[in-house]
Amino acid sequence: MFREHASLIQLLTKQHIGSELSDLQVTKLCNFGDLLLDWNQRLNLTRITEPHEVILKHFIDSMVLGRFINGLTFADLGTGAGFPGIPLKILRPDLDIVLMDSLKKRLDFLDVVIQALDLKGIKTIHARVEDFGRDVHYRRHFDTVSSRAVARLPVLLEYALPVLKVNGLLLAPKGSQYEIEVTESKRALLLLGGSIEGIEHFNLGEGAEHRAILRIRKVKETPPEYPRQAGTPAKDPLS
Ligand SMILES: C[S@@+](CC[C@H](N)C(=O)[O-])C[C@H]1O[C@@H](n2cnc3c(N)ncnc32)[C@H](O)[C@@H]1O
Repeated sequence: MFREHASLIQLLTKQHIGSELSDLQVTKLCNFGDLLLDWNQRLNLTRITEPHEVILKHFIDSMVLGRFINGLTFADLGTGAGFPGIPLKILRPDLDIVLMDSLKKRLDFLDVVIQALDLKGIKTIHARVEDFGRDVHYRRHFDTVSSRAVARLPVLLEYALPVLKVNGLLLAPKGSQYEIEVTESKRALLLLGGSIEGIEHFNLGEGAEHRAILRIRKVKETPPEYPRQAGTPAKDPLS
């Protein structure tokens, strides 16, 4: 089904990402789109089901993060149906990606996608992000972390900063209300060792949400007491 939209994928990628995809990359995005809509009939993966919208609001909206990525190790926290992690892996096959989520069924879908698309250097981890941040294998491990539509910024900082290396980057895609979240995050930034380095704005048009991508640098080590135990960051944000 997505194959008929291959030229639209090329066009929008060129327009918004500024790069030309190979035929193989376009084929992988098409296969991902087909699998997403097929599995969506059985699992609750996405409310967006019109291919044109999937391309813009999922694929392009994920790939716009590509140009800000630091280094090669990348984690997508609360990946859901693979956004932004899968489109980024297709755009940047050189990245070493971890997709993590607490919902096993979504990860089962992603394992099928990884195999069907023959993606290498990408794996799924089933965990709560708070536990992930305390795991010695992942704490201070990543060059870049992102997380879309998972938590408000003060909570997201507590999820993401512990797993970043010092000098690593959190890319937080937010909507037009991002300033309120930034104001709420002053204390969390200070406590957890983050600093807002810049904000990139995107307008994908055609009803897609205004995007403000916050670039947050980890400027010092996160104290060992963070993240707090599972559930606490969301219940009692550091704001
Ligand atoms: C609204 S979905 C967004 C999915 C995807 N990032 C996207 O933009 O389409 C939020 C996802 O975050 C996951 N999630 C929320 N809190 C989490 C936590 N504490 N640990 C791990 N995953 C979490 C949920 O299971 C869900 O798949």
